[in-house]
Amino acid sequence: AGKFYRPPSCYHCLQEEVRELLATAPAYLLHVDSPRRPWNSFRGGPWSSDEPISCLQRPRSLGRLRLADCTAPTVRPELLIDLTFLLPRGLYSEAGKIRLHFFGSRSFARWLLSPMVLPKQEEMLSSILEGLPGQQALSAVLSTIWDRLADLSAPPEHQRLAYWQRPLHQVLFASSWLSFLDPRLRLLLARLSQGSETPHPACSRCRGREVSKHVTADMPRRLLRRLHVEEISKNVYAFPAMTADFCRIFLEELTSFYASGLKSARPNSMNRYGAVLEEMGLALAVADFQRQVLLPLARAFFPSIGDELDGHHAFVVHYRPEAGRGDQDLPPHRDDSEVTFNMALGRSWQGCRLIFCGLMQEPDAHQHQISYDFPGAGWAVLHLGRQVHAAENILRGERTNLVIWSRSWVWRVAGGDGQLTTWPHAGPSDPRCLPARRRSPAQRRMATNSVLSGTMAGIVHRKVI
Ligand SMILES: O=C(O)CCC(=O)C(=O)O
Ligand SMILES: [Fe+2]
Repeated sequence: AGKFYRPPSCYHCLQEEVRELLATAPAYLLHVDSPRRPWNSFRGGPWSSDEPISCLQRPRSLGRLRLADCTAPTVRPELLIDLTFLLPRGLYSEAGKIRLHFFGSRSFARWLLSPMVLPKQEEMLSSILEGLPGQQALSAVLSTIWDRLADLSAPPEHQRLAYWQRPLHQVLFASSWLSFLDPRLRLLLARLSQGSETPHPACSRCRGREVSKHVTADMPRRLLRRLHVEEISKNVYAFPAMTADFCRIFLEELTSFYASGLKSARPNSMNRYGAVLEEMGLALAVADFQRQVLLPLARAFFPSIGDELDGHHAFVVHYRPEAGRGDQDLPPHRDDSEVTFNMALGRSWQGCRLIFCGLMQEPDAHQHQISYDFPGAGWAVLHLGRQVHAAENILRGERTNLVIWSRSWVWRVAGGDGQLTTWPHAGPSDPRCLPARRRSPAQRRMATNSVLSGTMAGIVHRKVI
């Protein structure tokens, strides 16, 4: 192995890189996953590996380093440093990442910032990477970047971190949520990870795991039925996701968070009542959940757009009939996500079904497909962000849902939904799939924009992964 960082060119080389890195592991490099193939797996690459990075001053790992190889001719070797959990508020970007590209085998020639970085953030992010020497061992590059980041990081007493110190249920913060998976979803995930061993086309020495291309193609419908996974409408999947225990302690945690007096921004530009999980200190737990649970599901249900989910915005929403205590309903909209996970946490309610219409770019965007009543707490739907949806009026009780918007850097860099063919809308529009008349002019405008324009105009890009 050479002295300088060379982009790994096959699975074995990647393993070698990881071994080398571990041999001189900096303190913030806690753990290295086995290399995996994150996307475009049918082309035989690229392989990659995620390394959680931890800062000693903080209780948990704060970043993620991704190494990817360059076996696919169109893919550049790259080192992706995910700064999502590290940067001070206001500094982190839409993608929350700095992307470093390596050209040639020995030189660290130049870096590129994510195109989703806002200009003022770009300036600050640039200062982190400025003047890094062209040729350095990977560990040296990392440590320089790390020092600069530490200087820029918000002090630990920052509110965003404050709730970490005294959560009610440490288990929600300190470990992965995997132990709370509904057994049926656990089975589905196990089945999805089985795959078949296929030779790696680039080096043909190592063998990789072929991930299911599409769940319905690769899996007997009988099995899905047995696991209670149902495609309730085209591209909308409903299934039992988490245990009643999870929902219970999550609601308790929310109550405790609200009682703490710490403030959270509103969940999104449409829901007014709820909390943003990152502001409770749950961003890492969400990131783990995304990687371990949502990503395999998205790859199976939504190949291509769901192949590489790496950003998230997670929040809870509350619906109650009484004005001032929750939202009463939600106008039709698309989400600022590639894939949305939406799970009922409780408690008990009547009304407030989810209305699903068509996909933004498709002729039936404004036609009603299905109204879905969550069978109970722990049940979830997984749908594309561009699936137009709404929530009916709540009649009684309270519905609190956990929503995770997953975003894909690669998808957006490649043009996002703009890559898709947009069909003219056809047929009569269903009023449930158009902005409601009784909304205030501002809300109506917002819903109109988000539903009709096919852009994310109605969604404020306030929140970033
Ligand atoms: O559970 C709901 O009512 C839907 C929430 C939703 O669509 C959203 O927050 O984007
Ligand atoms: Fe939504």
